[in-house]
Amino acid sequence: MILDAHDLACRRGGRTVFRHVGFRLAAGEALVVTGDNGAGKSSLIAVVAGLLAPDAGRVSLEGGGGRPLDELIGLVGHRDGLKAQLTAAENLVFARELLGASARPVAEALASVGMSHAADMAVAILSAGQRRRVALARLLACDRPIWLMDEPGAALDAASLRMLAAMMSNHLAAGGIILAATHQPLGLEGARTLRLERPAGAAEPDDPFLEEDWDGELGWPLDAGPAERHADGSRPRTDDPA
Ligand SMILES: Nc1ncnc2c1ncn2[C@@H]1O[C@H](COP(=O)(O)OP(=O)(O)OP(=O)(O)O)[C@@H](O)[C@H]1O
Repeated sequence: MILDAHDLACRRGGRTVFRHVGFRLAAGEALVVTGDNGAGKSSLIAVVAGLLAPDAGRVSLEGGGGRPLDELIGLVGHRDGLKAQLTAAENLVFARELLGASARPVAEALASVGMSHAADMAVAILSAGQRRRVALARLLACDRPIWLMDEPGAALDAASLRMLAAMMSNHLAAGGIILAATHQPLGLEGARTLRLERPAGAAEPDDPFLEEDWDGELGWPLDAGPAERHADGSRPRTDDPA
């Protein structure tokens, strides 16, 4: 199994975030992606996950035992993607039904991240770090050999970071593939690194989320798009007269 990303480019809000990004990861290999805020780490994860179309290039899979790439990917994004009203165990059961179950039972996956005690607790009442650990347990409980991890160490304490490093190493030793974006060292020995730099001449956008279709999750006004500008190019303030 080889995950091949070839000459990828990504544009968001009309601006180039990165271009000419490529890598090949074979079974047992990891790539750690670093870069400043806004360099495009999450965007690269989203492109490889198939959640964001690249502006150029392609992501493909060689091997994979007849399963398509999207059925091999397990994703831990910025947000945990857990269902708050379900318990930790129920979240893992749900994910296994949706994504395919690994050989590791739910209880064992939760135990691996030190969350056995929370198996029957609603995720809504867990702390940020505890939720992160449940999201990591979900990777263990599902049969997804390619792990895409966006800031996997976010909100984790020192002991949990060591647990994360061991979990990732074990996954690689078992023939998995990892693409991880991070600001903090992950303690992953032998992993390759890729540092994303903003392309020369590409300025940091001012308020980019107004430039793309916004899903309204934060309640941002959907009609505050690029068309809404004064003649001098400035944006209307919310207290401007209509
Ligand atoms: N929905 C969006 N619409 C327009 N531009 C976006 C959108 N999401 C991200 N961007 C822009 O894409 C660029 C890359 O963002 P991305 O989140 O990939 O960076 P990052 O390297 O993960 O940053 P961080 O380290 O802060 O998490 C940024 O300039 C950002 O403003």
